[in-house]
Amino acid sequence: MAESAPPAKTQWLQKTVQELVINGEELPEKYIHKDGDGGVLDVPLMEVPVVDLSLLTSSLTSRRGAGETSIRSKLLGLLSVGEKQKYSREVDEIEGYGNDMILSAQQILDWTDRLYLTIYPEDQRRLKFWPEIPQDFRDILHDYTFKMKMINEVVFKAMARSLNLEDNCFLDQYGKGPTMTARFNYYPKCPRPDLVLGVKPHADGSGITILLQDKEVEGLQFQKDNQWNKVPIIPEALLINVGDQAEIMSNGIFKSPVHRVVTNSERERISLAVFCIPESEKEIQPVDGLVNKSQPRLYKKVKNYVDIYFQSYQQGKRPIDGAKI
Ligand SMILES: O=C(O)CCC(=O)C(=O)O
Ligand SMILES: [Fe+2]
Repeated sequence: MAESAPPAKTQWLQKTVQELVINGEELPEKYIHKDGDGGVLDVPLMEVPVVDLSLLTSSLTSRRGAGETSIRSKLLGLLSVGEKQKYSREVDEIEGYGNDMILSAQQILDWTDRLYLTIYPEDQRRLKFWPEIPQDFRDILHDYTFKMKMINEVVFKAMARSLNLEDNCFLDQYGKGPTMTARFNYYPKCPRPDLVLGVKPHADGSGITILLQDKEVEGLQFQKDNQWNKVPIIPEALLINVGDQAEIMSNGIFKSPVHRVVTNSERERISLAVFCIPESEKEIQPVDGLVNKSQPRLYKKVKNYVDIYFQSYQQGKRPIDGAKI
């Protein structure tokens, strides 16, 4: 259908949201949710269980063990330096710095600029997109990568143990190790938070996502029983979000929740999401111990779920529905 064809390539080169704001431009139509489904900041606060990871592993001995303080300061530095054009993403590529990637002509754009990087395995890194300023950015991100890799392992082992399963039953499906991508999100102040979303409702296509939230500015909301609930700010905590692939491997016991980010007219917001993803060539499926007569298998075997994810997302579908039996 003509109207679902992607826009001509020249149209893909958009201004960043930051540029729109700095130029004082009028709010472009393509950011507006005309169905009235923009953001509401004042929603109930959700309860999030806080887990001390140092109790699950001896490798993290303090609450600051993941290095979130230094990565947060680098994140702020990254946004303030005028170097971003050096690592701009190419027109139809996902990696690099830029505005929301346009996948279809009808897409309502997210009010966010992002730096998207593959961080693991190391031989898949594309260093031309890795900023060298602020100084130490690369070293700190390298360190952070290995801490996130460890957290992925600790969390999946704990999830397995909580279900009386063998520790590695989920990790074995990851293949040799997780593929990890980092998304540095910058949400500039927005003149109409009631009409515009920082990120539209979605569930993550990862195994798990490890989120470092802004220390002061709320914005992330999860949907439960058709109601949006906001995530509290817990300084120094990382938020672990279950992605679609953990839902599949756990045969639906761990649910991949729908979430969104609302914008704010008073304050900008930053966050860092690290997506931990099983190797693309490995098939994932519900683990044996979670499929039996009383718990029938709910999901098919899937491979390269991230590709399936983007195709369905583009068609406005919930990607995990395609994996259901
Ligand atoms: O900015 C946030 O807090 C969350 C962003 C998010 O949901 C994502 O990048 O998938
Ligand atoms: Fe997300």
